[in-house]
Amino acid sequence: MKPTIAVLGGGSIGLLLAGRLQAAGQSCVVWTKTRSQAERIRREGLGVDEGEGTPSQRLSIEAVPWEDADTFEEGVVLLAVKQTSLTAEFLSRLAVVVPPSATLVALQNGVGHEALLRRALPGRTIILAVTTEGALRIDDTTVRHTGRGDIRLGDDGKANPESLRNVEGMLKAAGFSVFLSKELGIEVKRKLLINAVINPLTAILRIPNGGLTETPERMELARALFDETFSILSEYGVDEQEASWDTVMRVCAATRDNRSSMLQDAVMGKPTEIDSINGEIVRLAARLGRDAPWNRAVTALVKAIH
Ligand SMILES: NC(=O)C1=CN([C@@H]2O[C@H](COP(=O)(O)OP(=O)(O)OC[C@H]3O[C@@H](n4cnc5c(N)ncnc54)[C@H](OP(=O)(O)O)[C@@H]3O)[C@@H](O)[C@H]2O)C=CC1
Ligand SMILES: CC(C)(CO)C(=O)C(=O)O
Repeated sequence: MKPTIAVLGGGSIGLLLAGRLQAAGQSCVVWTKTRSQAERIRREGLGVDEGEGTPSQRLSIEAVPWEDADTFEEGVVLLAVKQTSLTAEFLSRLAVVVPPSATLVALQNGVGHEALLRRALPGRTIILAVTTEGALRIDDTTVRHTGRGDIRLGDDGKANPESLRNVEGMLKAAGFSVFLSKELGIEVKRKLLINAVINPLTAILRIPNGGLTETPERMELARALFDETFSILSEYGVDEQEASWDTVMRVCAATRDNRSSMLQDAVMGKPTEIDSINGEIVRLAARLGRDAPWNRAVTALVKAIH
């Protein structure tokens, strides 16, 4: 059966989505960065460890190196690469592979990707998504689902309703909690608040998400970074300070064993998404004529790691 869903990026979130969708009987292809990863997935299958320690039965799934991906007429492309991968070269190839008949779903954390994608892919159906699922790639063919969350899809009137319903249905069938949101701009900022606290601190301290709540000193750091970030984002529509803090704490608990995506990058010596997360808070503060010293400091510290 010809795949109707392509997952671009065989990393933590990409392998989780691909594994769940394929297990639910939907025909998927994973577009990987390297030829060797595609070969291993084709040869060994894909294992999704749902947290009990033993990967599920290995799923047979199609995988192709991104450089060999064909134009994906009428398919759904789930974009699961980091913000840092959205280079000019990558975006121009994306514009060839994703024709106007296809739908692109963007799952990036942080801010910046929407403008880049809309500029590079005019006339395409682009659905913005925000997810609080936690995932950790164990190796090229295995992923661990480290935290249950949800996936919010932007119902902003720009995406055609049929494509939106199709994406909602296929993700629900794969067992995800999916919500449509008419206020995705605010959801993006709420998620930005969560990532602006958890990601840099876990990357600097080299601890899993749950570790942030384990000592009063870490909690104090998290609260100071949260308060500053909230006070900036409240000028851009994010409200309910204490409920937002509770949400950050809930995400730490729900993804207790996860290494945040920023910690994963820091450990592997890869560029992180810090500029699209805390760097963005510094820019939003500057637009208000304000400073954001905590965010400036964690941005500098995370950049200094690599
Ligand atoms: N992990 C998590 O729990 C969560 C992540 N997110 C967000 O989801 C997005 C993806 O994160 P995550 O899955 O953790 O990141 P990963 O780094 O684990 O995965 C990204 C994947 O994209 C691949 N890739 C990079 N560049 C290219 C390219 N040019 N062509 C094809 N593939 C490419 C990478 O390959 P290689 O490894 O070979 O470089 C990697 O396999 C990020 O924006 C992140 O913030 C959101 C919620 C939770
Ligand atoms: C939800 C969370 C914090 C899960 O680790 C995440 O978004 C990330 O790691 O980037």
